[in-house]
Amino acid sequence: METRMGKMMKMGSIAEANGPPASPIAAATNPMVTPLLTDQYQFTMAYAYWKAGKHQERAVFDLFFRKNPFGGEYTVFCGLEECIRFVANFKFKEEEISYLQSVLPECEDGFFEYLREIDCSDVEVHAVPEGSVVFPKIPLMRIEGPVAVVQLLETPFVNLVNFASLVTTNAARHRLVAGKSKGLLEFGLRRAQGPDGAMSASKYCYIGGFDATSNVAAGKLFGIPLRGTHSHAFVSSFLSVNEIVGRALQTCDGLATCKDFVNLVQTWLSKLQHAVSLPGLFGDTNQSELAAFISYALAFPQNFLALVDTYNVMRSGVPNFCAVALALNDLGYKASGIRLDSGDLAYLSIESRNFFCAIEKEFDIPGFGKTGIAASNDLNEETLDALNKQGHEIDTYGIGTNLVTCYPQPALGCVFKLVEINNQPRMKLSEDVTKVSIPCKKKCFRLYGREGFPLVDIMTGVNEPPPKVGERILCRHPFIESKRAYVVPHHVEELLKCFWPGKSGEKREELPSLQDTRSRCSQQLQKMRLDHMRRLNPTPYKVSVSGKLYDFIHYLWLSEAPVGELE
Ligand SMILES: Nc1ncnc2c1ncn2[C@@H]1O[C@H](COP(=O)(O)OP(=O)(O)OP(=O)(O)O)[C@@H](O)[C@H]1O
Ligand SMILES: O=P(O)(O)OC[C@H]1O[C@H](OP(=O)(O)OP(=O)(O)O)[C@H](O)[C@@H]1O
Ligand SMILES: O=C(O)c1cccnc1
Ligand SMILES: [Mg+2]
Repeated sequence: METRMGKMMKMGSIAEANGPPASPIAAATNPMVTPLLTDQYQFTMAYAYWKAGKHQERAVFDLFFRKNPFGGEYTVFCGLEECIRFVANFKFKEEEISYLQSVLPECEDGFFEYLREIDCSDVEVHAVPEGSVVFPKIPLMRIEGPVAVVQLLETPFVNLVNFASLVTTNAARHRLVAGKSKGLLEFGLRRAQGPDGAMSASKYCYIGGFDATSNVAAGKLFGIPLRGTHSHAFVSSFLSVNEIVGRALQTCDGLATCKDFVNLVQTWLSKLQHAVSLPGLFGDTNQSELAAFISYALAFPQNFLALVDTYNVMRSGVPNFCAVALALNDLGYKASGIRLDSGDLAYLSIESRNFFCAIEKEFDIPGFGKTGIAASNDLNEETLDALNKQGHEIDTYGIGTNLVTCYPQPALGCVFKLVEINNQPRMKLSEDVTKVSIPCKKKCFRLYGREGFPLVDIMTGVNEPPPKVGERILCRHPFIESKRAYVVPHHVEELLKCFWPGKSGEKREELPSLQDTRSRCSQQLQKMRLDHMRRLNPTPYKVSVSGKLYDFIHYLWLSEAPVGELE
């Protein structure tokens, strides 16, 4: 008979055996995320720990990054849920053990027996909640447990956090420059780094502030809204309106039927050609394009949109779109809008808007001037910024390649460093001071100022008294002696929360829904002082350590660094 404990272990909630039940944790989204998805050296080290009888020693590792991406001064942390799903379900399958035996023939059988037994029931994971704004050097995750087990988690954890945080940050930066009122659609599936790159990008761009994706699989798996237009192939596949067989269209209220919608469109096109407010702007438009637009409208009368740049935007695409949109309007439908995918997007959007407004006025069609204008084609932060500076009439951006590949910076550079073993603080020294790790099992706090903005993040030893509201605390740069400041916080937020308690008995934080993580991200970004967020020369956010931790870092540094000998 299956025991209660057995059942709980299957649900990945071993840690709740003693505490209140928390909801079960699903398997990793990508089935390729298994205990073998790690670097070989994690296994060779695990074996050497085991051989030395050290494998059960209690180790604390920090996961952090050293520099914000994209030349900015902030990062959005993501990937936590996938890490927790991974630890909750961490167990070797027999076939995985067999494979390891085949590639590590020098390892004794006892080691594989040990691997068969392990799970993450004795591992503790504390982390900053997913979707939070974070800064260099601060541990995003603190992982504690038997050294051999935690070592095996290094590579998958870094992998799961790296791209997730990078692409969320990229999306957040695009949202910031586009502005709150613009629609942002993620179109990256075809250009992303493989299927996982694409699925992850769709999920994390949504968290970072995009409104929707074109990726249908991501829509289904994550519940992200789907959006899309049509392609040039659809437009160029039509030759003439004579191809259209079913020409009838019901009115929007369903009470009547227009028998020849094609004819209605052609009547409107001719009216537009003679409109006084559009003098000489266009002559004969491309009839194959018109056929494509009419066909799309017949298929989607409630949601008609058109890609208008296949032949000529202002002489064909926009007039053809307007003729179809006006015919739809006669039947009670409202067209969604156009997509521009080449040329000068600022200029073409303004010209298109002028065209729509002229029609609104001349034909007295309220709201026609506000018809949607979407733009795409190799957009990135810079082009959005340039468009803003020039002035434009774009309502929605479709962004693919540069967004999902994180073109300006392809990796975040997260690391996973040992900070304590058997209660002994450890640090990694480096000639390069930016690479020196901060030792000790630490707590981290965000201190807020009088105006409600975060002022500084501070790391302390776990046993130090936490910073208190209204109490002055010395915040020191971890390595540069002269950089320090007293802070009297108006609000103190502890950053690391318990997401996997192991055997500690601590309460486990629930994993939030995608929507909640997305809201958290937006709220966190809004809380930041604008000078940290600007694109050009942003102000670095201060990351500090307590006076006590500072002294300890420098004591340990001196005691670990060999004294040079000069001859
Ligand atoms: N007003 C603008 N200001 C700055 N950049 C723009 C503006 N309009 C378009 N762009 C960008 O300029 C680039 C134009 O690229 P490119 O010349 O390859 O495209 P195109 O010739 O317009 O179209 P196609 O993709 O059909 O070749 C794109 O990256 C686009 O996002
Ligand atoms: O440019 P991105 O930011 O990646 O956005 C997605 C692009 O994908 C589509 O066309 P595709 O690039 O396949 O063909 P095109 O170059 O002819 O537009 C679409 O028309 C966009 O241009
Ligand atoms: O729906 C679209 O317009 C779309 C989708 C993917 C790539 N480019 C455009
Ligand atoms: Mg393209």
